[in-house]
Amino acid sequence: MRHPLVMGNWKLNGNKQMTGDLIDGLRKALSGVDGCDVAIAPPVIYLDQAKHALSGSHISLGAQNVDINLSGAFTGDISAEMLKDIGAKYIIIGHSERRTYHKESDEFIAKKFAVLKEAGLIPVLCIGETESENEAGKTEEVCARQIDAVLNALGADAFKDAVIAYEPIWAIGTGKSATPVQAQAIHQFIRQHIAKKDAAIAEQVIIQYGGSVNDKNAAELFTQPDIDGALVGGASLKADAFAVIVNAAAAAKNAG
Ligand SMILES: O=C[C@H](O)COP(=O)(O)O
Repeated sequence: MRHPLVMGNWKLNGNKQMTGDLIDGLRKALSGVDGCDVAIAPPVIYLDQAKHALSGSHISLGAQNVDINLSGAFTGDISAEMLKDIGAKYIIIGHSERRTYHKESDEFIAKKFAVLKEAGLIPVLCIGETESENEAGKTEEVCARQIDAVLNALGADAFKDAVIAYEPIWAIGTGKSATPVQAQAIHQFIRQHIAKKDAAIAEQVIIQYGGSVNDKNAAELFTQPDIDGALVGGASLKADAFAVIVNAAAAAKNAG
């Protein structure tokens, strides 16, 4: 059975003080949780501080991006080996904000997936459609294309121990989450799409939902069989709300 993963993506938020306070709050709120993996991805400049603050807890460290190069003249970039060195485990790639603002292509994101696997890190591959693609009935086509970029470049095996986050772009930061039924349908489609290449790999891959997950709607989302936790933005900046989401994922897992 798959273990859910709830991961907080802090995006471009926080400072030194907030990093310390939020991790303190999370450690207290999450000390007894069992049945759900938990990670946070602070801005890269706070990773070292976060690593020390998380020491001895079961909360893993994540990061929000990686470069495709390992070293050299690439000003401003951070390599997979550097993230590993600092203690990060889960690395978000392909987030719609990077696809949009940094013009990252499916193929470029597949290269990031490859460098992370090579370094022994866990890619959290974000996929999802825009509102107009959704309205045009293209959700499955878009998700299949984004997954195929990795499948075609690296094969189904690359998804062993990897994470996919289905994040409909219209649901991100809008307060308008996909319904549990809507999300389940796409999660099932994603799993079946990978199963066409390798059923065992598809069965074990973690598929998180992301997009306006909060302390009110999380429990119902997690009742769905193909929703394995969440990638959380706004609500991950409040220890109490994030803890409610983690507890909901653990409860759903322990009930199932
Ligand atoms: O990575 C997280 C997602 O973009 C969701 O963000 P949100 O929970 O603020 O909607």
